[in-house]
Amino acid sequence: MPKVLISDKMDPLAAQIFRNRGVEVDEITGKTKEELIAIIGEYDGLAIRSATKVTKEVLEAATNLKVVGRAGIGVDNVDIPAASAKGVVVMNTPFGNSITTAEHAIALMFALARDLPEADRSTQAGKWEKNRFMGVEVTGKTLGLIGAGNIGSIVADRALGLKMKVVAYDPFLTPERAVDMGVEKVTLDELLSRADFITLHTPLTDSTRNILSAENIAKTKKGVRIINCARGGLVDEEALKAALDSGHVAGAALDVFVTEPAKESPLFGTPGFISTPHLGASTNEAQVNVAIQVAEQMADFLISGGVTNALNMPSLSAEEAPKLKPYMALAERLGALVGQLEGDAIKSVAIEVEGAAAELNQKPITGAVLKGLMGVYSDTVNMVNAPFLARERGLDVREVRHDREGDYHTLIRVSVTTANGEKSVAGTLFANSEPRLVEIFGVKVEADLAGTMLYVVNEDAPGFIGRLGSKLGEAGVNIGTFHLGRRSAGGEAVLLLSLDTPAGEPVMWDICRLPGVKTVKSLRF
Ligand SMILES: NC(=O)c1ccc[n+]([C@@H]2O[C@H](COP(=O)([O-])OP(=O)(O)OC[C@H]3O[C@@H](n4cnc5c(N)ncnc54)[C@H](O)[C@@H]3O)[C@@H](O)[C@H]2O)c1
Ligand SMILES: O=C(O)[C@H](O)COP(=O)(O)O
Repeated sequence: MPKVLISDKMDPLAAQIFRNRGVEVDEITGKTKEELIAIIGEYDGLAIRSATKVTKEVLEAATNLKVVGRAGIGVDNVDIPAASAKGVVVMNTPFGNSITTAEHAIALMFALARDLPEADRSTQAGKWEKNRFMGVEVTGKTLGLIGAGNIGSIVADRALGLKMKVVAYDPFLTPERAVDMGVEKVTLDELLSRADFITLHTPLTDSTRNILSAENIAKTKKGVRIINCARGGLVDEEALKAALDSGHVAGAALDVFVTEPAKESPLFGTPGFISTPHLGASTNEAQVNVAIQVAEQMADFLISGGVTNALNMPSLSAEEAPKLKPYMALAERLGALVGQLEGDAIKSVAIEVEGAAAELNQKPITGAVLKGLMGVYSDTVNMVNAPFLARERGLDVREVRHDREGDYHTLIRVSVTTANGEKSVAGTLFANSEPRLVEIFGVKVEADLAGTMLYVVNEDAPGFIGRLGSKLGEAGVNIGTFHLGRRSAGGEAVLLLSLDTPAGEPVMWDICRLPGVKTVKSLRF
């Protein structure tokens, strides 16, 4: 039974779903890094929010870990490259808390417009300072949206409902989508100069870090109000403090900070500054949504191999998984075949699908080819780390989907380029389920790729097969199946033999020395 650790506070529904799905679950929150490292080896899955830091060190200790599930959106607390290298799937729940977070941004916008926290403090202190608090209306004002993805677009929708004008800066926002959203797509500079309120909704990346830097804050309209419910680090906190102190920025509301928990900050106590402790996703509704989603996704993966919302692996629905299974077996064997035959010489790989295979989700097929190919170098390769390892090796990977119908009802072709040119192998499924090699380096054969095999290329000549059989027989190696293909009578022939036991070094050398032999290679599937 797979075992999952829930290491951050999560709605109890998550644990209940895991148990109902046959997954053992422990809920242990508030552990230090060292404490987590001490126990993580026991678990197949780790369910987290933003508090648990899934670092390289934690992953190194996670000897059984297969999946990290983030009940929420941001995964900046997970070292994804390290997880990918270890073959651990990282998934999140990209939509479960978007409405809640958008509502928090709107709530903070109103709080800024009317200085609500300060008015509340003053009133409860018995001051009744009616003349001190003069707010601004949001109606007719311009909201500048930095990042127009899931949350940004909900914020835009709500702001339009409040009769605001919305301008958006997002390099990935298409003009058509901007029209659908009812926003005006602008450059960052234009947004900075026009917005009365600016709200940030991007991930923290190299291109967004300090997107509101001192220089960019200086380009904003005097009296602008800034809201950040996305990630700490998007706004330069010191520059913001200076701009609030000078009065250039009239107000700023941060839900997220560079360092969290933010127990102290130069911004604390600054007039016009409002803060919440990373509460963007904290509503009952959002927490129920993300808890249910993360537990269902992780249970699907651990139980049936279904992949949803993974950040380092292509999606594979529970319905697709059984259909793709024989194709992935075929793809992996073709990858393993070219990997074993061409190895380090491979510079690029193309994966082509045609017939019934072209109707399927191609990403898992590509992943399986790479798993087979990269598995030649390491025993720990899986679908998650294979593409990562291939990239690390500088392998160029190309996917091609053909509409044409070929000789087979379904076909996967794997072509590799080496310094000697391009070579390819191809396979099909017999009875829609049994993987068969049908072509190897231009020669037609029909072979099952399984167990221990011997690959021999020789000049086609009478008596060769007998001599080869004798050599193996003399060494006590039994032949299970025998497959022959040749370019032309008397031309180059390819033999693929399945062996009951591997042929040892001495017999391999004997075979190499047989007249007409060009290549001999032992293969393992
Ligand atoms: N405060 C919270 O509790 C809370 C809750 C949920 C999400 N978040 C955070 O909110 C952020 C947005 O979440 P989302 O679900 O909308 O993500 P999303 O991926 O749907 O949208 C992000 C948008 O940012 C855009 N973007 C990327 N680089 C950009 C750049 N350089 N300039 C401008 N735009 C850029 C992308 O094109 C995308 O449209 C994430 O960082 C997430 O972690 C915070
Ligand atoms: O990215 C997210 O989903 C938010 O930052 C929420 O984080 P939390 O689950 O720790 O509240």
